[in-house]
Amino acid sequence: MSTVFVAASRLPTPYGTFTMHGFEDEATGKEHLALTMGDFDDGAPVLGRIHSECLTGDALFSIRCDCGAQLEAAMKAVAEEGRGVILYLRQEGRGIGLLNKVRAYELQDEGADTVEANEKLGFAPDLRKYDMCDVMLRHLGITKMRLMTNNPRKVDALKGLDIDIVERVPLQTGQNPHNERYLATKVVKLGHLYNNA
Ligand SMILES: Nc1nc2c(ncn2[C@@H]2O[C@H](COP(=O)(O)OP(=O)(O)OP(=O)(O)O)[C@@H](O)[C@H]2O)c(=O)[nH]1
Ligand SMILES: [Zn+2]
Repeated sequence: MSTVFVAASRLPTPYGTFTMHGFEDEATGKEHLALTMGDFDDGAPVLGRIHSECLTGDALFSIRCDCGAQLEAAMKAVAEEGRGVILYLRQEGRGIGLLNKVRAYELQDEGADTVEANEKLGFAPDLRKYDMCDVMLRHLGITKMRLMTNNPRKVDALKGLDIDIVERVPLQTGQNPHNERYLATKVVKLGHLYNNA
């Protein structure tokens, strides 16, 4: 496994103070983060989110997707429990990278949906990997999670890594007219569970 722990620090946020753990994937050069609150010594399932980078949604307040709202809701949920983890994985644009996501958005402005846009650019609809989570969660002492996600393929990918997902916690937030088609495409083409669909 090529992901290694590098350093940890405090990270005060409007929702509370997390500990930020930095990891490096030596094979890809990607720098991933884990934010934690509380301790995990008792082995009880940990409320958590595995969030893929979305610079536009997470940092630029874009409401073209639901990522920023999901990240904020997950951080608040962890802070409310006083215990939990957010893995922030640097796989922008479902793994195609930031500028390819801008290309995909351009195609979507011309009528394609998110999956068609990826395909027109020569990419599979979702190129993300979750194997780095194994090292990151193990380093943090987490083996059981209550995972905040609407994506059953994410749950399956983690189960394949020997992480016990004891519960899927829906994370439905941030709907607006600009992301209506995006959310509908996730349900119809990518198998996301939304409004019990
Ligand atoms: N290629 C591509 N990536 C996108 C697009 N919109 C958002 N993303 C990326 O999609 C990733 C988030 O994936 P989603 O499919 O929204 O959600 P998920 O992580 O699979 O599932 P949840 O846990 O329910 O949020 C982030 O990396 C975003 O940058 C798009 O139109 N095209
Ligand atoms: Zn997004």
